[in-house]
Amino acid sequence: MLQIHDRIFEPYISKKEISKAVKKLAKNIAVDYKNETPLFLGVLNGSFMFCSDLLKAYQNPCEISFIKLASYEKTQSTGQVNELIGIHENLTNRTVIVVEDIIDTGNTLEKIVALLEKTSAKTIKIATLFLKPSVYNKDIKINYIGMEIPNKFILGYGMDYDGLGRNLSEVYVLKD
Ligand SMILES: O=P(O)(O)OC[C@H]1O[C@H](OP(=O)(O)OP(=O)(O)O)[C@H](O)[C@@H]1O
Ligand SMILES: Nc1nc2[nH]cnc2c(=O)[nH]1
Repeated sequence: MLQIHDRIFEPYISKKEISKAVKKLAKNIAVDYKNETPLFLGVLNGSFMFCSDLLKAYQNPCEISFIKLASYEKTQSTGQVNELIGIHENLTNRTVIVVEDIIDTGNTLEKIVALLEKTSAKTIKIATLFLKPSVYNKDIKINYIGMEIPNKFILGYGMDYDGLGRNLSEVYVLKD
């Protein structure tokens, strides 16, 4: 059990399970892009730990950059997504792989894809470590999924509850 602010969380996904999912994703992406140098675009803050492990497991040439949006306050989506750090790379003819720690409603993803569609990127692909399929309600195809999870609030491995918990190397779930 773990108390973060006013809430109790319990262990949910172990380091071992996370590592297995991350390595599998890296391998699958590497097979698909063995003849090019994709640009991984990490979505801050949540994806920093996943990006780091994904890129360490990715054995082929690649580049990395980050974008920062914000939509969550405490455990509820505010429904609004604000751009804090935009895209500054020249994406002309590049394959861009958006790297998310979690896709929930898809509001963040929708905003990022809309930004990328305004560039001259050749291909836009989406990789996420976690997906909540029962909540995700957008038409954007998610190309690489580490794990599907139920509609529960999780934290750790980059994900926070009101600023805390990102440094945990395992994933915890909010206790009912
Ligand atoms: O699919 P959605 O409902 O949009 O939720 C997913 C987003 O929520 C989290 O980010 P958050 O906005 O909390 O910012 P953070 O990465 O800085 O924690 C997460 O990292 C995703 O980017
Ligand atoms: N920490 C955290 N952030 C999220 N953003 C969207 N869903 C979640 C979640 O389950 N946990």
